[in-house]
Amino acid sequence: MALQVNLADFEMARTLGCGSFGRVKYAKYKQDGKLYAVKFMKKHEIAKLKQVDHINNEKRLMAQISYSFVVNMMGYAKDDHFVYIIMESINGGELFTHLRRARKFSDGQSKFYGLQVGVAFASVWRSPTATARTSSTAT
Ligand SMILES: Nc1ncnc2c1ncn2[C@@H]1O[C@H](COP(=O)(O)OP(=O)(O)OP(=O)(O)O)[C@@H](O)[C@H]1O
Repeated sequence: MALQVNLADFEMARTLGCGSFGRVKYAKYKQDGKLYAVKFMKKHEIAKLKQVDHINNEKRLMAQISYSFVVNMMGYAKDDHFVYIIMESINGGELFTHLRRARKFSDGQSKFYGLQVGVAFASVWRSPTATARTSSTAT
């Protein structure tokens, strides 16, 4: 289960990418020297776009899931301006970027990625708390 962490325990490094509410940075956890990805999400942008429930659900779901084909969350934090999600750093890039580059996946690639996505969803649905939350928000 992911825990509330102290952001001062992380040494922020380069930006890995940008999302809808802010950026994702590479960061070193000072206690064990491991590298993580820290997602910064601006609270005022979340509120402006009426995504408060969505972000709370993202955080709760990530905190409950621990599985090989899912980006695992290590912890979270918040301050007056941002909500932070600290997760394992995955360096392969987004699936959509690979698809756009390839234009079309081969049958083998489609099966490979499709199976991973299917198995990841199955792991979420096996988690009783995660299922209750996704069911109640899937309207
Ligand atoms: N765990 C990670 N490891 C490495 N890079 C990541 C990780 N998470 C995100 N990134 C990088 O940061 C970029 C933005 O990610 P983010 O999840 O914020 O984007 P998003 O899909 O717009 O999500 P949202 O709409 O929830 O903000 C990604 O495209 C990727 O390049």
